[in-house]
Amino acid sequence: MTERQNSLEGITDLQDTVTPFGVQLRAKYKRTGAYSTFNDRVPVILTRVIDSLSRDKDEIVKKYGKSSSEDVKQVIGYISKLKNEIVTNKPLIPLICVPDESPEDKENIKMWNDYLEERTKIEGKVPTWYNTVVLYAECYSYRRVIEGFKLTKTLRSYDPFAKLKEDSFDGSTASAIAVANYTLGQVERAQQASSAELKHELAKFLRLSLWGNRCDLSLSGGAENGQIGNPLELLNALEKDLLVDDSNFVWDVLTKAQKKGGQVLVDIVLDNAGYELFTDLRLATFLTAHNIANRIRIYVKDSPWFISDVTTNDFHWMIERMNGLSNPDLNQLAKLIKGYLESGAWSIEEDTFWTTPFPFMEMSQRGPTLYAKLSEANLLIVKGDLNYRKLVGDVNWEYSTSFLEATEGFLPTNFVSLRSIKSNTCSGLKSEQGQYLDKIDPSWMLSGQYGLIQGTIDACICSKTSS
Ligand SMILES: O=P(O)(O)OC[C@H]1O[C@](O)(CO)[C@@H](O)[C@@H]1O
Ligand SMILES: [Mn+2]
Repeated sequence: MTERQNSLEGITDLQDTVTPFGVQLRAKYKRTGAYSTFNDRVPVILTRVIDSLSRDKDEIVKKYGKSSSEDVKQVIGYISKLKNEIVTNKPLIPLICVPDESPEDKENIKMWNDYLEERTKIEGKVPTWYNTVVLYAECYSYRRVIEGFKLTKTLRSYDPFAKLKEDSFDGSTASAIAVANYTLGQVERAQQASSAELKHELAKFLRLSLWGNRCDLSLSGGAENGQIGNPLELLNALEKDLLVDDSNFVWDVLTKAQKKGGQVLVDIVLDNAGYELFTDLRLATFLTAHNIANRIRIYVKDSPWFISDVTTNDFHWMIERMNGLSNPDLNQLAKLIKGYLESGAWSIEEDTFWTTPFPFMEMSQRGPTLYAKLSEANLLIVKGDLNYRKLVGDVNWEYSTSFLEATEGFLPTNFVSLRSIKSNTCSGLKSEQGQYLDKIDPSWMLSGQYGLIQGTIDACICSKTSS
């Protein structure tokens, strides 16, 4: 037994079980991904951040000035302490508010500290890493990393994951080129494509975007996890792993909205930078080039999050990278995307809600402005595993619970989740499908092998028209 496990025994009520059905995931259930989150993944990630800061120190000093040298030391100390708090299952602590904090940061700190109090009341004691709900504790761990940098003078907006995200895109350029070429071919044919062809192509672009979600870096603990091979050629082989396919629903929602006239507005909540972002922008390009959507709002994170999530900087970095590489297809796609942004057909949107620990069913209360904004859209596309966890409240639902029931009233508009399954929550499966997978592959919910294109198919939201 390692020293770390020793230090955990006795101070948590670790249970050698899976999460019971109907209950929110917690790291104290040892036979779950939530347990590995704090037992392996997050400590490894924090060590990587420390290592990269030591390694890049000279570079950082060059860019941020002499005094950043002390700041690097300070952050390393802060993150080592954070790691220690996790591996010894200490109580979560309030965030620190320094006197010259900006009003937005003050408000954000207050939100996190109020929530700590709220959870203390709910749980009857101060939450600890393993004992509280893992959705909160895991989001809080990334918020603490942000705090480590915010407490410095020179590195307040430093992104410790930027290089990993950039390397992940660079490692996937061959795959990106293959699909860029295909996407541009589709764009050129925009005038000739029949409705049946478009429907078929939409299903393909949804799949590419879904499987792009396999490339996140937080599941791999920051180890490189880019796309290799030609993704188009892999699609058929992946079909057996697609457990729910509501592509037709997506088509129906969009074409009904189109028929109503007016502007068709699509909102996309992004997940990871690198290859996944590339797949999402291709989906968006397809929708715009074929006039299926007139406006697309693309939501990014306002801070570094779960290692690989897209920030505004990552978004621009990738477009510039595509522009700078010596491949005419990537260059042309980058130009197209820039044009969409310049014309206002696309916009990049930030909202603090996406970097809070709250399940989406609480959005109408805790982020009413964002909820109202999303309800303007004809379709909302929600990417990734963490967003799925938030959609279904991070509860271990009985697998056959309908997706709509699991989302517990979050319904700003019609939405679809594109998610490769990496955590112990899943809803809307056919009867016995989940039980069968449990039998043949006990880690099916953690591997990212299986995917969902899952929509609010049973909800009756009339097509909206926005102007
Ligand atoms: O980038 P994604 O798809 O949201 O995945 C994030 C990963 O982090 C986790 O929270 C695990 O720590 C899982 O939800 C998932 O494996
Ligand atoms: Mn992510």
